[in-house]
Amino acid sequence: MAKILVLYHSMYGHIETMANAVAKGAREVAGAQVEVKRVPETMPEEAFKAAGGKTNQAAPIAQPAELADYDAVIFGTGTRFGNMTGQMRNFLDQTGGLWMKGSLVGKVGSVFCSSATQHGGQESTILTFIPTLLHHGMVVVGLPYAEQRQMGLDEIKGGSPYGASTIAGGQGERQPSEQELGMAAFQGRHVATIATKLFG
Ligand SMILES: Cc1cc2nc3c(=O)[nH]c(=O)nc-3n(C[C@H](O)[C@H](O)[C@H](O)COP(=O)(O)O)c2cc1C
Repeated sequence: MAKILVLYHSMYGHIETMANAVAKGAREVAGAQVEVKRVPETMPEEAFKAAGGKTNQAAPIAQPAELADYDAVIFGTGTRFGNMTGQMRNFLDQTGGLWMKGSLVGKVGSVFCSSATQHGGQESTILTFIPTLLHHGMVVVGLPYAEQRQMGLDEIKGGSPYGASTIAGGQGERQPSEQELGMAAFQGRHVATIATKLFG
């Protein structure tokens, strides 16, 4: 039984929706045990609410030490100036103890993301996330072109070989499209397939 964690930070709910799609895909793989959790919000509550942050997110809050309990972790984050969110960074910066013990060495890591604009840094967010996974000794898995929806020019959409992504719009007005959710599910399935091969 491969244990898989979908761990996300979402301010306005786009990544929350993507995380559930990733988990749905992962659950399709026999032998995969999948949980969805989120990292703690670090913004002061009032500022979060004033900025329109989504307070009703069902996923439980994860603690950094928990990562050691999983065989694969699929991380989801919004883009902040072309990088992961501070909330996700803050969580990862508390994994030094795990790094010291090599607790994540050989586990599978993968990343999906969201940005407001089409070219606002989806690829840079995932690519700048990956060094943290490599420092931990994780085996990085992306979104192969076997998921052919990333090739199509039929709609403006996220998705790259680095990972699934969605375009939220300048005011967060766009929700993940069917194709983006399909790519997210593919990534979940892909990671779960590899994790079950590695960890049974
Ligand atoms: C401080 C800040 C910086 C941001 N930087 C970017 C950016 O560099 N590029 C971009 O396209 N969107 C940027 N955004 C928009 C977020 O990426 C977007 O709100 C998020 O992906 C939506 O996902 P969520 O609903 O899961 O929070 C930024 C948002 C904030 C609050």
